[in-house]
Amino acid sequence: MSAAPDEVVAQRDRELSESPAVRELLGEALPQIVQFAEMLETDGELRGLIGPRELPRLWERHILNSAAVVQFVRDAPTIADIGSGAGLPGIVVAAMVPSATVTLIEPMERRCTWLAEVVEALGLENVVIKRGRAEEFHDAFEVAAVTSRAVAALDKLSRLSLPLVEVGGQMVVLKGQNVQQEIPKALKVIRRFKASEPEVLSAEVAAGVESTTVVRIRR
Ligand SMILES: C[S@@+](CC[C@H](N)C(=O)[O-])C[C@H]1O[C@@H](n2cnc3c(N)ncnc32)[C@H](O)[C@@H]1O
Repeated sequence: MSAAPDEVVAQRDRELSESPAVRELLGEALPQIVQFAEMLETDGELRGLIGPRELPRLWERHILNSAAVVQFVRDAPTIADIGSGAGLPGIVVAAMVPSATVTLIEPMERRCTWLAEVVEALGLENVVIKRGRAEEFHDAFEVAAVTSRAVAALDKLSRLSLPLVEVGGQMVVLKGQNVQQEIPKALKVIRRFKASEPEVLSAEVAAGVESTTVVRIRR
């Protein structure tokens, strides 16, 4: 079966973004997240922060995929998103969890400049941007929850993330369905930190949106 043309996919994505279920999910963060999506579609694409082929699926594959992590970190007073890139999931998390201080850790200057512009445009008052690699901050601070998406395989990601997680906190990773294959190699690192066995969870986002695989490791 051939794939649906981009216009059909984009129309479906637009309808999804306007659906009552998604509006309810995003709640008061809706205007900020709509603005973020518009920035990604325009300036974000021009500046190479998101590929043009991703735009027809921006909501389902990126914005709502990012929103799937929120249910696990909603009560965390401090959150760090490592390898935020264009702001996924960090900006979505910051807009949806205004009670948390959200630290975005990103080594690339160009991406940090973009993140700062997004934070300013959306009026997000709970975001701190730190330029650098996650491992540079291992002795600098700890947070209740560390999030990430598309940064590294689970063994490396655990090495980068767990030192930033306070005892009693957790790391929550957005992953593909085949993450099970990454677990055996990651266990050695996870045990070194006396963290929990990884839980592979299917995170429901909203009606009509494909569920997302999330890996949670508690410290
Ligand atoms: C493939 S991008 C994913 C960006 C974003 N999380 C997303 O899902 O669209 C990976 C990002 O991780 C960043 N990165 C790579 N190594 C890192 C490290 N050691 N610590 C923090 N960020 C890192 C890169 O600069 C890049 O922005």
